[in-house]
Amino acid sequence: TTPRLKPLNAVGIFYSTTTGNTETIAGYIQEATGLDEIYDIGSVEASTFTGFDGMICGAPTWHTGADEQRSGTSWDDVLYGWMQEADLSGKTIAIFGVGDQGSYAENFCDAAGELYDVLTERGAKVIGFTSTDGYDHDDSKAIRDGMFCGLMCDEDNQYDLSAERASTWISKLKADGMPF
Ligand SMILES: Cc1cc2nc3c(=O)[nH]c(=O)nc-3n(C[C@H](O)[C@H](O)[C@H](O)COP(=O)(O)O)c2cc1C
Repeated sequence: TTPRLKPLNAVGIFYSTTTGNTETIAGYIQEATGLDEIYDIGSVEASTFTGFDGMICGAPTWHTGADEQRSGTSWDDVLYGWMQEADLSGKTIAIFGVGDQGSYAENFCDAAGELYDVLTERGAKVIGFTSTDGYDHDDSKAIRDGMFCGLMCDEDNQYDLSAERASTWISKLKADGMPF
């Protein structure tokens, strides 16, 4: 029998972080998917990003209440830099946010909503919406039609739930057509 060549990953995981929490969640997602690598969005070229058919994109929120550049990480430069030229039509994207619903209850994971807005504007289809049940926040710019626009994690208050939330979410992405 001819050995089967391992196909290149069709899905890439991209994140940014300031204190490591979003990298932790990216690691849970990597574990649940078995993908080879996680990419710091600040260290990749546009062609690396757009070379995938599916992207899983994660950001923390640091700029509380900001309209634009809510993350406070390299996503801010990317979203208003090379991403503005990127053609994401035909791409399937899933978003994860990391925030603190206790201390920032009015702005929980706001940056995830900004990723949603910019990436859909570029033509991407975003999948992987989740219920807001099980969270205790007052408001979030990551809510669309009553649901979170992706997976939201809270390493400050609910770190013990994150690994399972990530693996449940990945199963849902598989069912919903992420091209793993
Ligand atoms: C000054 C400051 C502002 C923050 N603003 C928000 C916020 O607006 N919304 C939110 O959900 N979390 C906010 N956070 C919490 C961080 O997003 C959270 O700790 C996150 O896990 C950090 O991720 P990172 O370690 O990947 O950078 C803030 C934290 C600090 C210290």
